[in-house]
Amino acid sequence: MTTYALDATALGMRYRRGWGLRDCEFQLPTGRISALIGPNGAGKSTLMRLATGLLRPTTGSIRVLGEEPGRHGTHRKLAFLAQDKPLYRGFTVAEMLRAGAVLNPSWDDEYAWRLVREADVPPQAKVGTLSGGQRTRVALAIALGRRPEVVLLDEPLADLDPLAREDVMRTLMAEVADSGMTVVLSSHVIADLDGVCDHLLLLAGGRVRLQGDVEDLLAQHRVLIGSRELVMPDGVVEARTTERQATVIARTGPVPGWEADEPSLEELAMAYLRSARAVAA
Ligand SMILES: Nc1ncnc2c1ncn2[C@@H]1O[C@H](COP(=O)(O)OP(=O)(O)OP(=O)(O)O)[C@@H](O)[C@H]1O
Repeated sequence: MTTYALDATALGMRYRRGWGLRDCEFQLPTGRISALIGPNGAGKSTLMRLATGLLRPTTGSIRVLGEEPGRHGTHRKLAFLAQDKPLYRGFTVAEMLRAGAVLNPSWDDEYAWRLVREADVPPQAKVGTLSGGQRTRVALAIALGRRPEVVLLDEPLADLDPLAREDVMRTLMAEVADSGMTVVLSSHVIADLDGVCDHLLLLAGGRVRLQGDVEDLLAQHRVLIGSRELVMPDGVVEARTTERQATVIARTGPVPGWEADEPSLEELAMAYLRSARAVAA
C-alpha cells in the first residue's frame, strides 16, 4: 500500500463563521514538491494546520506519512513553517539556531548554518531587527535543520526578492533530490512554481478543484484558439471570446478545427481559479 505524505479523506474543518475546508479528498506523494494554490481564504493554511495537528478536523481525516496527526503532538518527521514565521524577536540568529539544536534530536547544525550563511543573514543580529525576507530565511533554516521527512511551508516566498525566491526554490529542490524530503508549499506566485513543482493541489472556496501530477495535468489540458463559430469541445474549464475568436482551456486531447497548445502551469491554474470564482459569484 502506498504511503502518502498527506492523505485526506472527506476532510472538513468548520469554524464558527463557516466551513474553512469541506469534503476534501486528496493525496500528496512523498519525495516530491507539491504546490498548494488557491485564492485568499481558500483553505490552504487550514489544511496545513490540520496536518500538523494544531487543528482537529470537523469531518473526515488527514494522515501524515500514514499516521493521524495530533495524537502525540506534531509528527516527529514533519516540520511546519507558518505564514507569520514565529521566531523569538529578542533572540539573535545564532541563539535561535542553538535553540533549534537543543529542542530537536534530529538537528543538523552544519546544514542549518549553511542555509543561514547562504542567505547572508548576520548571525549576531537580533531576529526582531531582521527584514521580512531575512526572517523567512532563518525560519526556513530552522525548519530544514530538523531534517524533516515532510516540510509544510505556508507562503515561504511571499517576503522574498526574486533572487532569494530562486535560491530558496533551488535549496528545496536539492534537498528533495538528495534526501527524498517531501515539500508542500503554498504560494500565490504561480510563475515561480513552474518547473519546480511536480504535484499540484488547487483549492478554492474550501474545496479541491484540481489535483494531480503537474506533467500529467498539463498533458491532459489544451489551450484552444479558434473561430467563435466552432463547436465547444468537451471538458471546458474556461472560455473567453472576442468578436471573432474564442480562447478555451479544456481538459481534452486535440480537437479538429482548433489550434491547440499545452498550457503552462500558470495558464492552467489561472483558468481553474477564474472558473471557481465565476461559479461562486
Ligand atoms: N481561526 C479562524 N476562525 C474563523 N475562521 C477562520 C479561522 N481561520 C481561517 N478561517 C476562515 O477559513 C477560511 C480559510 O482560511 P485559510 O486561512 O485557511 O485560507 P488561505 O487559503 O490560507 O488564505 P490566504 O491565502 O489568505 O492565506 C477563510 O474563510 C477564513 O476566514
